[in-house]
Amino acid sequence: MEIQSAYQEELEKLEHTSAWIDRKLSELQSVPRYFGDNLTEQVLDSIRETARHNLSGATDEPYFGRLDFKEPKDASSRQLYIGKFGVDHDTSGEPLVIDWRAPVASLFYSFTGGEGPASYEAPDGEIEGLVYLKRNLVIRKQILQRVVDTYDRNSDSPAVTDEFLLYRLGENKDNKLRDIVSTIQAEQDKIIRSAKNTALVIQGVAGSGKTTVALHRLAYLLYQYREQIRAERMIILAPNRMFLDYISSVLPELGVGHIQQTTFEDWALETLADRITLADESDRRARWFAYGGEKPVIDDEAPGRFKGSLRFMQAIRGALADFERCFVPESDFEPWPGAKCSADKMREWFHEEYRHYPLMKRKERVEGRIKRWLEMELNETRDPNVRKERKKKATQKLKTFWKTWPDDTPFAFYRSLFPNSAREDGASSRTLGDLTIPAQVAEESVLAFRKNKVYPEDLAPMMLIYNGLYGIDGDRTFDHVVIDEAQDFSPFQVALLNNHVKSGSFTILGDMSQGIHAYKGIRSWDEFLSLFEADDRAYFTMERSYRSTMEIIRFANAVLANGIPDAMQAVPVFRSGEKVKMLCHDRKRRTDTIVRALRKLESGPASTIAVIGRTEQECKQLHTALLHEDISATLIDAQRQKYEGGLSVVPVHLAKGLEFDAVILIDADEEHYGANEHDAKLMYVGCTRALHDLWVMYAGKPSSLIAGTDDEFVKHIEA
Ligand SMILES: Nc1ncnc2c1ncn2[C@@H]1O[C@H](COP(=O)(O)OP(=O)(O)OP(=O)(O)O)[C@@H](O)[C@H]1O
Repeated sequence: MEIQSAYQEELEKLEHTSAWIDRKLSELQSVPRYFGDNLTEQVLDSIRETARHNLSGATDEPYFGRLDFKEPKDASSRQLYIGKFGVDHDTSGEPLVIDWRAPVASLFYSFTGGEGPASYEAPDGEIEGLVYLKRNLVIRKQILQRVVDTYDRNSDSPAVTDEFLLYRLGENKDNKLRDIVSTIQAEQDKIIRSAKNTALVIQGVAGSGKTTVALHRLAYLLYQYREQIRAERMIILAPNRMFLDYISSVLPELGVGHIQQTTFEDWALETLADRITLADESDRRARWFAYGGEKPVIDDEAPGRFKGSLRFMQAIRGALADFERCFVPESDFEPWPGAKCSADKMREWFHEEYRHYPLMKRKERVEGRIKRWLEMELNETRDPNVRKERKKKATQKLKTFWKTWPDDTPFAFYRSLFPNSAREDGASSRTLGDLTIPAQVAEESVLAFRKNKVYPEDLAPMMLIYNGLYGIDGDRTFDHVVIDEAQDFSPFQVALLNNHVKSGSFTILGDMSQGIHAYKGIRSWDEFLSLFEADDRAYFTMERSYRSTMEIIRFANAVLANGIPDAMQAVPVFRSGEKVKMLCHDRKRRTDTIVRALRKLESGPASTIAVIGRTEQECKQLHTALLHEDISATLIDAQRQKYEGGLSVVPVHLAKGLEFDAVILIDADEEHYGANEHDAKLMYVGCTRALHDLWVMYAGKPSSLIAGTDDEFVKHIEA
C-alpha cells in the first residue's frame, strides 16, 4: 500500500474513531454518578466510570499502532488498533481500540517481521495466525501526524522495523521520563508480560530501558491481574527523591495511579517512628567519591556489606530467637499468699497458645490473661473488705511485676546487640552467636547510636526486629515490589522485603557496571537470585541500549572496557549521531572552555544539558563560577528533591538514572579518573547520560580510561 493512500485510509479511520469516542464520552458524562446503596446500580456506575476514564484517556491519541492479523478460522484479516486505553465498540462487540496490555496486543510488540506464522498467548491457549500489516501511527490531539509501515506482507520492499523507533529515540527530552507504549521492543515486552508470581532479576546495560520497563510492567500487572492485585499494594523503591520525581510522569501517562513510590530509607523510617534519624552520610560520600589516593577497602567487613549480609541477618534472627526464649521472666506472679500465677503457666501461654503472634502481641495477650485470672481469684474472695484491699495491692504488684517483662523498641534491641562502648572490643558473642562484629563497624555504629542516629544499612536489621516484635500487618504487605538500581541494595534488604510481598512477586533491576556504591551493594546478581527457589525466579539481561547514539555507546563501552575488561558491553540501536567531542584545554581556561561549549549547545536543539563533574564540591564551585558568567544552572546535590530539566551541574555519582540531550563531562583527566574499576564505572555512568551529544573535556594528561578511543566515533576539537 502506498503511503499516500495509507495516510488517507488512516485519516478516515481516525475521524470515525474520534467522533465515536467524543460522542460516547459526552453521552456518559451526561449520566450522573450513582452514590446510593443499590448494588446493581453501583456496578453499573463503576462500569461507566471505567469507560469514562478510558475514553477521556483515548481522546487525544486514541491509538498508536495497527496490526492486521488473520487466524486460520477467519476469512480475512482483522484490523487491530492498539492504544493506551481500550475502547469497546458498542454494537459489534469488536473493540474499537485494544488496550496495549491485552494478550492479542503482544503481537504488535513481539512480531518483528518474517513470512512465518506469529502467535500470542490467549487466556484459552496459544493462538497462531499470519500478520499482514504492522503500522505505527503518530496522533497528537486527534491529528494524524505520521504513518509508518514497519511490515507489509503484500509489499515487495523490505520491512523497516526500526524506523519508527529511531524517530522516537531522536526526539529531545524534557525533565521527565516518558512512556514507551508505542515502541516497546520484543525483549522488553517479554519482561513486561512475565508472570506475576516470579521474582524477576534484570541486568540491563545503561539506557536499556530498565526503569521504563519496570513501570510498564506495573501497568501490565494491574491490568492482567486486576482481580488479585491493587495499585495501593504495589511499591517502587528507587534510590532518591529526585529520581522519583524524574520518573513520576510515566505511570499517570499509562493511566495508573496510587502506586507507592518511595526510597527504602523513607519506607523503613515510616515504620520505625522510634526517635531515630539517619546519620549524615556526606563525609562517607566525600570519602568514597573522592578522587586519587587510596579508596576505603571494600570487603565483607565494610559496614554496608557486613550489615547487609545474610549472615548478619541470621545473627539477628538468632538474637531474636534468644530473646523469645528468655522473654518470660523466671518469677511467678503472687499477688497475695496462696494466689499464684506460675511462670510455667505464663510460659505455656506465651510459647504455646499464642506462639503464632509476634512477641509484643503475645505479651499483650498474656497480660490480658493474667488480669482475667486475677479477676477470678478476687471473685473467690468472699469478704468485700479483704477483696478491696487485695485488689488494690494486686494492681500495684502487677504493675511492678510487669516491669520485669521486656519492653524493647526495635532501636533499643538492635543497639543492645552492639558493645556498650566504642572503645570496647568489637566482639559481641553474647547476642550474636558466632558472628563477630568488626571493630570498625562496631565503633562507627556505637558513636551514631549515642546520638539516636543510624546509618541506612541499619534500617533492614531494625525492620526485621520490628517485624519480630510487632509482626507485619496488612498495610505493610505488598502485591508487588519494584527495586530500581538494585545493584546498590543488599541481600538483607531483599530478603526482608520478601517477607512483605505476596508470592515473591518482585521486579529487581539494575546494572552491575553502574555499581558505584560498591561499599554497600552486591557483587553479583546471584546474591539475590539465591534468595528464591529456582522455579520462582527468572533472570533477564537487556543488552540493547536505546538512550544514546551509537557513537556515544561505543565510546562508553571503550571507557568501561579500559577499566573492567569483562563487563557487559552495550549494544547500540543503529542510531547514528555526531561523534563524541574530545577537548583538551589549558588548565587555567577550564571555566572559559566550559562556558563556550555551553553557549554553543544552548544555541542548538538540546533542551536538557548537563555539565557532569567529579565531586559535589567541584560542582558547587563550578556552579558559582557559571553564575558569574551569567549562566544560571541547577546544581544537583544529594539533598535535591526535584529534577528541573534545562541546564544542570551534577556530580557524576548523582547523575545515575537521569538523562540529558547533551552532556559535557569535565575533568576527564588522569587525576580525576584513574585506571581502576570504580572510576571506570563512574565515567561510564557519566557518558551514558547523554542522548544525542557528548563532550569530554580534560586538561593535562587524559585519563587512561579514554585513551586510545577510536577516531571512528571520537572527534578531537580545539579548545
Ligand atoms: N522501546 C523503547 N522505545 C523508545 N524509547 C525507549 C525504549 N526503551 C528505552 N527507551 C528510552 O531509553 C531511555 C533509557 O531508558 P531508562 O532510563 O528506562 O533506561 P535504564 O536502563 O533504566 O537506564 P540507566 O540504567 O542508564 O539509568 C529513556 O529515554 C527511554 O524512554
